[in-house]
Order: sequence, then C-alpha cells, then structure tokens
Amino acid sequence: MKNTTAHVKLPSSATNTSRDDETPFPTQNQSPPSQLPLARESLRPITLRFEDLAYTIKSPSEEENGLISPKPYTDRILLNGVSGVVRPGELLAMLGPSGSGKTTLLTALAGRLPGKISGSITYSGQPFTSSIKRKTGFVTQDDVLYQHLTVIETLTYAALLRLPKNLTHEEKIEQVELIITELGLSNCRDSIVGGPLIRGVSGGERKRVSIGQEMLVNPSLLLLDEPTSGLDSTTALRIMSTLKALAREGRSVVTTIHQPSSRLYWMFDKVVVLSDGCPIYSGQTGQVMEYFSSIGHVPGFNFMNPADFLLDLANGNYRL
Ligand SMILES: Nc1ncnc2c1ncn2[C@@H]1O[C@H](COP(=O)(O)OP(=O)(O)OP(=O)(O)O)[C@@H](O)[C@H]1O
Repeated sequence: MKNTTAHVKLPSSATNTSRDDETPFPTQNQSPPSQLPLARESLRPITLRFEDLAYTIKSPSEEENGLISPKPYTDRILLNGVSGVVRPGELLAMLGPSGSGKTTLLTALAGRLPGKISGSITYSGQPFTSSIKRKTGFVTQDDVLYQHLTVIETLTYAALLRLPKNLTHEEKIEQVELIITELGLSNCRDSIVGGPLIRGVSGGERKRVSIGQEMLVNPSLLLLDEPTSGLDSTTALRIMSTLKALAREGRSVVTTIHQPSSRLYWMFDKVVVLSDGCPIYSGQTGQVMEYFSSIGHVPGFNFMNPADFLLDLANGNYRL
C-alpha cells in the first residue's frame, strides 16, 4: 500500500538523530560473558551507522488520462535521507505504515539490496564485506523451514551446513543445544516444525526457530523483518524480550515492526520512523514525545501508545 496522504515532512535538520550517539550502551560483555560462544569464540561488536540513505528504482510508467506515457519507466523513490546508528547492546526498531520502506531499509543494512544506494552504510567504520556478512544474521519475514523436520533436526542441519569446518561435530551440536536453551525451545525440541498442511509448533516457536538458525553463527549484528507479525501480544513480548537479551549480550539488533503495543515499544532503545521512505524521526525511544511536542505535535489523549501516535504521524493524521 502506498500512502498518498500528505504527511509530516520534517527538514533533515529537524529530524532527531540520537543526541547521545557517542554514548555506548552498557552491555553484558562488560560483566558476565555471552551465553552463546560460537565454540568459545567471542562476539566482535559491530556499530552499524547509516547516513543519508537514498534508494530509487525504475518502475513501469502508468497511463495518464488513458494515454500511454512516453517514458516506459519512471523513477520511484523508496528511501530518502534515512540516517541512524545502532551500537552493540542496542535494540533499534523501524516503524512505519505498510509500504513505508522498512523492509527495503533492513535489506539495505543487510547488504542485500540490488542496485545503487546513495549515502553510506558502515559497520564499525568499514564497508560491507564478506567478513561482516559472516557476522550478520538476517531473519526474513517469510521464513522457509522444512515442515517435516523437528526443531532440533532443523537447527542441527543448519549447524552442519553453516558452521565453519574447523569445528568438530560435537562442537556444532553443542552450539545447537545452547541455542535451544537460550531461545526457550527445550519444550518443543522434538516437535515437527509443520506448515500450512501439517500442524507443527506454534507461531512464536516457529519464529524462534528462524531466529535460532541465524543465531547459530553467533552474529554480532542481527537484522529481523517483522519477527512478531501474526503473534499475540504475550508471545510478541516474549520474542522481543529474547531479542533484547541478545542485544544486551553485545549484539547490535535491528528489527522492523508493524504495530507494537506500548509494552513492546518501551523495550526499544532507538526507533526510526518512516513515512513514504522518508524518516520523520530517528533517535532514542524515550525522547520521541518530547521531540514531537517541541515541534507542535501532541497525542490526542493522555496515555496514548507512542507507537500509535508515531504511526498516525507517519500516515499524515496530524498536521502542524
Ligand atoms: N523491487 C521492487 N519493485 C517495485 N516496488 C518495490 C520493490 N521493492 C519495494 N517496492 C515498493 O517499495 C515500497 C516499500 O516496500 P517495503 O517492503 O520496504 O515496505 P514495508 O514498510 O516493509 O511494508 P510492509 O510493512 O507492508 O512489509 C512498497 O510500496 C513496495 O511495493
């Protein structure tokens, strides 16, 4: 869906980009070690920084007044001037209406967007390389899992395929066991994953299996597309608590999310709010309301879920 209503366009100078950008978030790495050592290998923290990202695609021209356009293709801007930073230990959420560009931005950050992206994306100051790719986990919206395999079989096959050859078979199995415990999958470890025609694990467990597949390689950067979609609010909260714990172990975690409850919203350290590919806010979660009230936008009633307020803004339901 494309948002056609006028929305709050903020000049880039007005867009809040974390005032305390340079303050590292306290992570558990400074005290207890990570629970998920990839065969005793420690995490290498990644600071993900994206600045002034813009992405345009060529899309087939539409007819105007019944006349075929002289140009077969027109430029369509999917991202425009998006900036942000996520540090080890932080959980950043991308919010916005359907079609606002969240998946496009996440795919860009995962180094998987085809074509040219202008602006810069750096990973601890470096461009995207195969070494960064190895340290990045990417959980897509539509996970592909074999419906006849059990949870433990799914993760074991993924471990045997993805973990480096220098690990022994026992070490790979050890890694699978750690993930099963870490992600709370012990109760369903021997249940089949299932699919549209075969009843298997629950939606929340299935999501955790998808996250587990990416956790196998002990990623320093974890990117997730709508990990809570289709889940009830309690299960969504449990998944987000898991992601927050993974972040606090020293990972940088970025997730897209559609309509978080206020309990979920307050779990994020930072948010990027997109409207038609443009950022209307990028910064600390706790400063959102203060920022918008400083430029004349206040929620219609007290105790409004800040995420609902942000989505209203992104949909153009508030004007100056
Ligand atoms: N390769 C493409 N070709 C044409 N249009 C595209 C392409 N990729 C994305 N789009 C369009 O770009 C816009 C942003 O898509 P994107 O999937 O990033 O949105 P989103 O915010 O993640 O939406 P949702 O919440 O519904 O998943 C949409 O209008 C989509 O149709």
